[in-house]
Amino acid sequence: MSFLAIDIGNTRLKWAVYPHGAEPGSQPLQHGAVFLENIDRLADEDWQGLAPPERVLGSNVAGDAVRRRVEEQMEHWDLTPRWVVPSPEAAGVRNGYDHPTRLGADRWVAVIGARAHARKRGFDGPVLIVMVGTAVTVDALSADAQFLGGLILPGHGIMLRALEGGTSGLRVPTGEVRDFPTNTSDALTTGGTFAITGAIERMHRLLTQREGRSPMLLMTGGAGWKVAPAVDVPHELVEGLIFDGLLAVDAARG
Ligand SMILES: Nc1ncnc2c1ncn2[C@@H]1O[C@H](COP(=O)(O)OP(=O)(O)O)[C@@H](O)[C@H]1O
Ligand SMILES: CC(C)(COP(=O)(O)O)[C@@H](O)C(=O)NCCC(=O)O
Ligand SMILES: [K+]
Repeated sequence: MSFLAIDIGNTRLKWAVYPHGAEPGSQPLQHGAVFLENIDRLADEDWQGLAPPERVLGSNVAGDAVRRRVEEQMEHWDLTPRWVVPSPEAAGVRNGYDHPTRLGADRWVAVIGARAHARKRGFDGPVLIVMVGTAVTVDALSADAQFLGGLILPGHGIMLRALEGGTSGLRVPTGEVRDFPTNTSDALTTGGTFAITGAIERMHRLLTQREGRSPMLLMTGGAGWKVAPAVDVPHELVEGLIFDGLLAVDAARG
């Protein structure tokens, strides 16, 4: 008896299997990640030796066509996968988005996972949730469990491709993050990193002002580890934040 959690982003599908009744923060029994171009081989490769899960809950921001392709890979299991649709309220968190269903499912699930993570640590203040994937999102959760809103900015790859495509002199190798970059490679790498960390620090300040207390800052996503060293407020990298959120949503639904 197991639970399969799936997180489909715009670059990769991440999955994790948990024992029945696992709580947010638990270690998965098995986990993996595949680029979207390889999802049609999940049944034959990554999931080939997997015991059929009892239930599947996913978050998907890559569109309906991708979701259907993933569902095809589960057809040999006797179950109906479920997908999170952001709602006005779930697992004790209220959704402050103007149109709750238009919020990215990954953002909603990560906010829910972040609250579970903070509570487990005995922290009852606000939380700032940063996901560094294809895009970057910086989302604010109040101490009283209201998702206040958050921002979306391009990830490093998209920023670089936009600059390469829109100019003639910016096609250079990856550089280093430097305080005062003195070559094009370092200028681009530092620009991308500071755009992200600057947005994080600004939201951190805004949330601190609003809540009268410093938030817990949680970072996740495939490129979170690259950005985290440049963030100059206390933070924690939580690799499985979306999986924790999926476990919390599943538990709340019963
Ligand atoms: N081993 C890796 N494989 C793929 N992407 C990686 C890897 N390490 C870091 N990254 C970075 O992470 C980003 C993808 O992160 P991910 O969380 O999978 O995104 P998404 O949720 O949007 O699919 C890529 O843009 C890339 O910059
Ligand atoms: C912002 C996102 C593109 C992030 O996607 P990702 O980087 O995880 O692939 C995704 O959460 C999304 O499509 N959101 C819908 C729009 C919104 O949240 O307002
Ligand atoms: K993501």
